[in-house]
Amino acid sequence: MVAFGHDPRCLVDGEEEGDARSEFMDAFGEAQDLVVGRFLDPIEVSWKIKKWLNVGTERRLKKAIADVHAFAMDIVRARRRPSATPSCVEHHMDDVLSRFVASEDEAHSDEVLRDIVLSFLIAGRETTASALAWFFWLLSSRPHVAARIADEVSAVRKSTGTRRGEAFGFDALREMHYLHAALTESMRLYPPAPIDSQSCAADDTLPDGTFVGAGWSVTYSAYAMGRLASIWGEDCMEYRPERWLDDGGVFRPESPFRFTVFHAGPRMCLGKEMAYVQMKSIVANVLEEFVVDVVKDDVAAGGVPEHVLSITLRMKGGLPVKIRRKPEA
Ligand code: HEM
Repeated sequence: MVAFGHDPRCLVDGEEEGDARSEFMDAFGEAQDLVVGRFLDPIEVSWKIKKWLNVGTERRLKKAIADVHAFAMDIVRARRRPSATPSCVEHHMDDVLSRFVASEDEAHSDEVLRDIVLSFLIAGRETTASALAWFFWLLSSRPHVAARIADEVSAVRKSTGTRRGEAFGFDALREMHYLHAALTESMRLYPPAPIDSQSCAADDTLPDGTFVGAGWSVTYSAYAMGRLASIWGEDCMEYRPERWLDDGGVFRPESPFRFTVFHAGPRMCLGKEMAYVQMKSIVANVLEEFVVDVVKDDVAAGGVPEHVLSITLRMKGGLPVKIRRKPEA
């Protein structure tokens, strides 16, 4: 909603035929999996041949991309309609897409706006969902962490004079240092974007002296880096939110070149702060009101859920949970 004033209805149970949500979600998921499949194919040229012949997985990918593009284009065209203009502010359309549409510095074609919509959808949709699934799974075998978060949330309620059930403001969320640390520690071990690749624009040399030529790909694994004893110490495999807190319990950030979950440098994640706001609001509101029980026995007992090798670190089949309301305090 904040990005382009449109609810993609990701949480709606879209079983009905022709449901815009389910068609988009299916196409989006399929496109993502098929693109990753290209990298996993042992015969590199095989997807290129299939693409040239327009058969098999490449034919399906083409259709999925067309569906995803159509969904994003509908959002753009709806915003271009005279009723949605001329002034976004007048219409209270203060989202990112409206700002691009209204931009007087630069006119953007529908295709450029479509790609802006898509980049926000791709970057922001599964990343936070993946982070929260792994986080709630980690919490399921660590009730003391869940209890400490709930205590922090109730202390922030007192200090901000707000009541249970009310939305948290930015200042209140900023005060939740332990929750910030708990989420960060979870993403260190289970980074939503586990592998990232960049293409080198011009010949360059990495800080350790490694030469990288123009057009070469450089890939790093945030997943592996998050588990390196040389960066995090001998307890690198332990989930320990305290490693992110100073003696006064204040969150202590790490260099993005060590904690690479949001990437580092000029192309770092643009939505990092927004992602924390979303995740902290969700966790704070859920743990304030509910107890979350993981229902799969092996997983609830601490067994690691199966990973799906994709662009984001997905959990196979998601994380089935049961929600119980806490008694009124
Ligand atoms: C926990 C959640 C998130 C994680 C772990 C994450 C991680 C990342 C990473 C690793 C990149 C670099 C990708 C690359 O260059 O190959 C990136 C880029 C980006 N992210 Fe996020 N992201 C998250 C949430 C979000 C959200 C909620 C938004 C906004 C709705 C967002 C918007 C973007 C954008 C626009 C870029 C491209 C930046 C650029 O290329 O200049 N992200 N993110």
